[in-house]
Amino acid sequence: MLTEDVLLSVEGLKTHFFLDEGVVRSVDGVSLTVPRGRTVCVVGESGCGKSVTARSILGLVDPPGRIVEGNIWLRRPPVDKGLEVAGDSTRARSRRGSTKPSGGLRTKAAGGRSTKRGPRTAEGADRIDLAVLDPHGEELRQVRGNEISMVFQEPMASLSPMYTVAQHLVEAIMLHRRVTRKDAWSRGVALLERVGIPRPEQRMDSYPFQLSGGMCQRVMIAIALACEPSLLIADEPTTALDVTTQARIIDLLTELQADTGMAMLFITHDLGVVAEVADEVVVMYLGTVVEQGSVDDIFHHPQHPYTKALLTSVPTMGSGVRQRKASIRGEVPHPLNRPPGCPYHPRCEHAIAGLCDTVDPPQVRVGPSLSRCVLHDAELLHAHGVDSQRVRATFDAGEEK
Ligand SMILES: Nc1ncnc2c1ncn2[C@@H]1O[C@H](COP(=O)(O)OP(=O)(O)OP(=O)(O)O)[C@@H](O)[C@H]1O
Repeated sequence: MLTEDVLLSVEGLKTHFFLDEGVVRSVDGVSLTVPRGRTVCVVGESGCGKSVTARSILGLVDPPGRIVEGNIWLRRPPVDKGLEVAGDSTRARSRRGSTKPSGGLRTKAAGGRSTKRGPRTAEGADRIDLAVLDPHGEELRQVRGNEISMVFQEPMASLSPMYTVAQHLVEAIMLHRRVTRKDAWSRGVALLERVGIPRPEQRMDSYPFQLSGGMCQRVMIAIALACEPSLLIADEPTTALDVTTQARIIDLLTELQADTGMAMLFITHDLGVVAEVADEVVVMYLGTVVEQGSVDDIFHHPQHPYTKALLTSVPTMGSGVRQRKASIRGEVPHPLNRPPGCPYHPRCEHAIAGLCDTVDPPQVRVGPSLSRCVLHDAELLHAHGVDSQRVRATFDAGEEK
């Protein structure tokens, strides 16, 4: 469902890789929503499918991977950003809050050919299913960098060593806006200044190898912001940076988000970062979302045993030493060896034999959160002869079975 407040709605997304060894179900039925202007953090151990989910949204999954099922609904802005061009500053200025009906992106549809776009809503806004677009097609290319931008983990690897900062920035701006090279250059300088790069005019002529990792990530963020996206996807944007630089980049992103009103889908391992930036949290395990809720609910009232285990494994400051409290037993299995029933059951302290190893748990609402665990499904527990109140009380008390 795509309500007015929801910018992006991923519904039952499945992205699989077809290898000789078998089918890797990296993303296997992911549903999540990103409200307008909010930050949604996606967390989970390595290999849970966070990056493949993000890349699926932008059509960046390369063969032998592909989306095999599901929808990725993106709400379009009311005024066509694709037509916001140099020399048409009235349109550019009227983008935020304009009530003009959309002319639609410059798409196949605009050229009178068939369209895969979703229905127009009563408000004049539009929605589009990114899952059905050709990953190499013009329509998705327009969405990328224009309505949704992405910042990756390795800033150095994301920038071409052959091009200067100016070449990267000017190209990104001119790809989506019909502006002169001179105007694109000026806008590039302003963006560098905005992301905190000192002496931005001189930096325009630098090559990536002449910049620190933190500077490169700032340049990547400037490129991502070039066309004022309504959604920024940040895939572990600070993992490759030192701790001090990490904190500065996080501060920059939160500041930019507050200024621009864009939404963020923020992928991270670091629950400290989640606590700092998230409005909502999506917890993933082996290609599925096991819990989604507000940051307060996830931290203070986790409903899924995996979320609880993740939280108890957060490093803490103790006796002046950063200590890991406990680690989750075992490891995330490879998607090729997906356990039957609940994928988390072999590691779960609360798993119920004969139930969790056979039944794929449905998603249930627990208070304001959504959780995918049989512990919250009284009917299912009852049907398997399990005392739901007892198991729930054990879970709430944080005890092991
Ligand atoms: N090109 C590919 N071919 C085959 N399997 C892949 C490919 N890309 C990803 N996978 C598999 O899909 C699963 C999910 O990978 P993904 O990168 O999304 O995990 P992640 O949660 O982002 O992990 P990390 O935090 O380490 O980046 C992993 O088991 C991975 O091995």
